[in-house]
Amino acid sequence: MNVLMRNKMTWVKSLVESTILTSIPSCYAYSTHPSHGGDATSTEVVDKDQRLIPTIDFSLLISGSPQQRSLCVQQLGDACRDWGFFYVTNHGVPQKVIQGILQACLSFFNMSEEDKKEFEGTHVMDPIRCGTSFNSSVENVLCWRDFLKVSVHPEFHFPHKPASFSDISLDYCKRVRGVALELIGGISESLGLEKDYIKKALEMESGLNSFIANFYPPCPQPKLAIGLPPHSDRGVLTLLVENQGGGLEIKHNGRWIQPCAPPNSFLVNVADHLEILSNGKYKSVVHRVAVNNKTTRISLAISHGPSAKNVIVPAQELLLKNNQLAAYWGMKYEEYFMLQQSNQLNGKSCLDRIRIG
Ligand SMILES: O=C(O)CCC(=O)C(=O)O
Ligand SMILES: [Fe+2]
Repeated sequence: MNVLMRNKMTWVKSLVESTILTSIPSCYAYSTHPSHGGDATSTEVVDKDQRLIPTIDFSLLISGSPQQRSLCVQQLGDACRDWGFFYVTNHGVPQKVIQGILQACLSFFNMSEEDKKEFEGTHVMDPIRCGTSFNSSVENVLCWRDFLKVSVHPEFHFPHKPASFSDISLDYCKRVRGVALELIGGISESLGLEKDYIKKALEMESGLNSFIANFYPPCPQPKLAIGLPPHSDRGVLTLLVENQGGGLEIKHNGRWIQPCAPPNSFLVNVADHLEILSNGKYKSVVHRVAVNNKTTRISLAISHGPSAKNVIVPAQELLLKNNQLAAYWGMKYEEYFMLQQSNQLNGKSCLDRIRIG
């Protein structure tokens, strides 16, 4: 891509709204780009497996009988080991709070480019950033996606526009963090560790949480473009909601599967630092986002991670118990974060850098 285009990167939303598009500009033609092969937009999707994606009933984890709780912990462990992806129902976050935050995100993206400019940021580690694609300064092909990315923990940052966006988000982020920490407690137990083990080992009390709103407008040639290319997430767990189903695809046993979330659920995925801590027992799931030619999809992911200075290594207790050697080198979370944000999204390429052997 030439320098001029890099400097004047248009939001996909503006591109779609500025003219009647019948084809996509070549800088978005992902599937035909030689560096990406077929995997990014290959369309083989296995329908029947959708129903097998595990569902965790959160209410049993926090207020079930001891037997129900231990069954739930076991289901969590199985879901992390076999899928790296699961739905969470009965999580206690009211549907109107979720609808409220999705609506607020839409209002943010609907602001003028001039209003959004204030929040663009200049560096990948800025606490508030918005823009288009993933990292257009290094990408060969752009993603059909606009985004807002905000650091919401340990310090809460947020755009002050539109009015009340920040208040709505603070409430939402606190509630989701509560759910995430309970799930992480259950996952810790499923590994045979104390409930607080992961929380303490990764210093999650001061953990970095990122709020990521994704905006995928209709695309006239959806088979050629990609919303987000295949990648795994940094952090321990990502909790995601969306305004409509269809788009997200997860890789399971070598095939792409479209999740079909039950109503009012969170879509949760194992991220890289849970893979590291569990020494590969729980693998971060590779996922991608397809686009469509009819509707705008908005998704909202909150990534829950270790503290910035924490050096994440496989849990010593697990290595001893299972008589294993560490399969990953330690790396400070902020360095990993920076590594991921400064490159193109490309499968598990960040994790591969610290894999041993
Ligand atoms: O839009 C989605 O469904 C997924 C978004 C995602 O993978 C991310 O923000 O890391
Ligand atoms: Fe992701």
